[in-house]
Amino acid sequence: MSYLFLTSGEPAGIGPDLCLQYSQTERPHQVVVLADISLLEQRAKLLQLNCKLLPWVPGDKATQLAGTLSVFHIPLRAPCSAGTLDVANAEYVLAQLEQSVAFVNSTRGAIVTCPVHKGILNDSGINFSGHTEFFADRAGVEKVVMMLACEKLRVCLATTHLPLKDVANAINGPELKQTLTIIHDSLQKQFGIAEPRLSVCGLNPHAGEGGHLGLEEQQIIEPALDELREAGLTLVGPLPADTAFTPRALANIDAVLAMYHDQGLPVLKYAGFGDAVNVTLGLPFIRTSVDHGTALDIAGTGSANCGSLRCALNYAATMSANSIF
Ligand SMILES: NC(=O)c1ccc[n+]([C@@H]2O[C@H](COP(=O)([O-])OP(=O)(O)OC[C@H]3O[C@@H](n4cnc5c(N)ncnc54)[C@H](O)[C@@H]3O)[C@@H](O)[C@H]2O)c1
Ligand SMILES: N[C@H](C(=O)O)[C@H](O)COP(=O)(O)O
Repeated sequence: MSYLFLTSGEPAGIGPDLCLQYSQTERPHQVVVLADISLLEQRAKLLQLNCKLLPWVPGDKATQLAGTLSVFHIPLRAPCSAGTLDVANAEYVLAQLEQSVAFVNSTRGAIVTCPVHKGILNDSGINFSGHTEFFADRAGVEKVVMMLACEKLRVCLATTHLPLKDVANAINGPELKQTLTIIHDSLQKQFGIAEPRLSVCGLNPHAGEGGHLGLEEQQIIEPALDELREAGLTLVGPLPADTAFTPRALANIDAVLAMYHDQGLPVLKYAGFGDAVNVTLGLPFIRTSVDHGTALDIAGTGSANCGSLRCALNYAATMSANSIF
């Protein structure tokens, strides 16, 4: 069995709470949490959770017993209180991510991430747009795709963490073709879908209304889809995004490609927040994550819902077992 390396993320957020909540039940996976052990001890006290924290070193079996957690200790850079960000701990957050990559490169395993706070990382001087971009960079992969999935729906993004004003300029034929090819290949190799059917949203209202509301559909998206259709991919679109997520439009569709973050993710989070998973497609290793952020407003209160973390861990384990790289 391989390991699931679980980064605990922003120490002031709900990541540490979720790791501790997860520790309360027996689990089918060998999970190793990357975190500061004393931070977890303090948070466990705050949450009134009993958890035996077991220092883990490479080669050890990770505990699967309720009330215990295997932890690879990474020291905090400054004391942390739940809900209060501190730039001094940005390096601590980054160290978890770097270490998780080192572990998946040296052992069999997958990475599962708890949320980080992009703002505080950037405030500290670290240029960080998201885990997706970070892992692509560390893996030396030019292109990856962010996919969020819940029971009803899979949504992929053509652009990820970009200001809205920059989105139109970032949509181009070569990258759209790469993105759709990655989605198609990943659904085949990692999700066992023999002939994936993908739908693609337009960028503009009404998919450009025949060119009267924008030309990106006619000039960029349609030609890219036509080329890929000739290569054998099954693609529907470009569809007006406002009706691309209706039950009828989604019938027989395996994944929807949205052109930008807030075109696709609000729909997915409406359909499945709390039980959805964020998967990075196109990496040479498996990486999944929760569907939510650091939730500083509820860190340390005990009200964080651990459902998405459970789904992310289960997804990573299933993908590890089934993937053909
Ligand atoms: N995977 C990630 O690393 C990730 C994902 C999304 C957002 N973020 C980051 O998180 C930070 C905060 O983002 P935000 O405020 O937009 O979104 P958020 O998801 O942190 O919070 C939105 C709302 O949902 C609630 N919420 C979130 N997760 C919850 C859970 N597990 N249980 C119960 N309630 C929950 C919060 O309390 C809040 O009211 C930002 O810096 C953002 O970049 C990180
Ligand atoms: N776009 C994601 C979301 O809204 O859930 C989130 O920011 C996390 O992205 P990364 O996995 O790239 O950090």
